[in-house]
Amino acid sequence: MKVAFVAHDQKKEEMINFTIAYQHLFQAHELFATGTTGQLIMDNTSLEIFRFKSGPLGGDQQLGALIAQNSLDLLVFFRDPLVAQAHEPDISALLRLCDVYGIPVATNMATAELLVRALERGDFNWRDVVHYNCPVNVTTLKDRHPDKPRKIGSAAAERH
Ligand SMILES: O=C(CO)COP(=O)(O)O
Repeated sequence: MKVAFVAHDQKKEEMINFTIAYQHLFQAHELFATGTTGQLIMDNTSLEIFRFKSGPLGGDQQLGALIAQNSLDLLVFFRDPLVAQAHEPDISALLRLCDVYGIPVATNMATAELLVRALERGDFNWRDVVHYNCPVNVTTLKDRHPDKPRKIGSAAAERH
């Protein structure tokens, strides 16, 4: 399964402890994270993680794009409920996409542990059915307008 980790600054220690505790299990999966979270996990565990940009620089949006492409199965996002984040719209958008696509998401340690145990038991195998029925499918402009190829950036010009 494809699993992503994100933690706000006050929750990073919790995320490190969580991934140390369950690294034996996460080793069998494909892992992703926002920039700083991913670096800290790799520094403290033996896990290999694909790191996106830091959250405030677009990392949450990059994870959202994975979800929209049906390329993420579980999100563990230890967010800080006590500190306002400058990139709050990106955070809301990421969590919204989890609901749009029915992606299991844990925003605190208690839920994360339940989901990890479910992952270990094989309760996530239904995701394989989703992958089989809805393979990654990126719609391009050409797919939407097969008879009318467009040049990028020419839409405004075409109106005149
Ligand atoms: O801000 C974040 C998520 O919203 C996390 O980003 P970092 O992992 O780069 O600190």
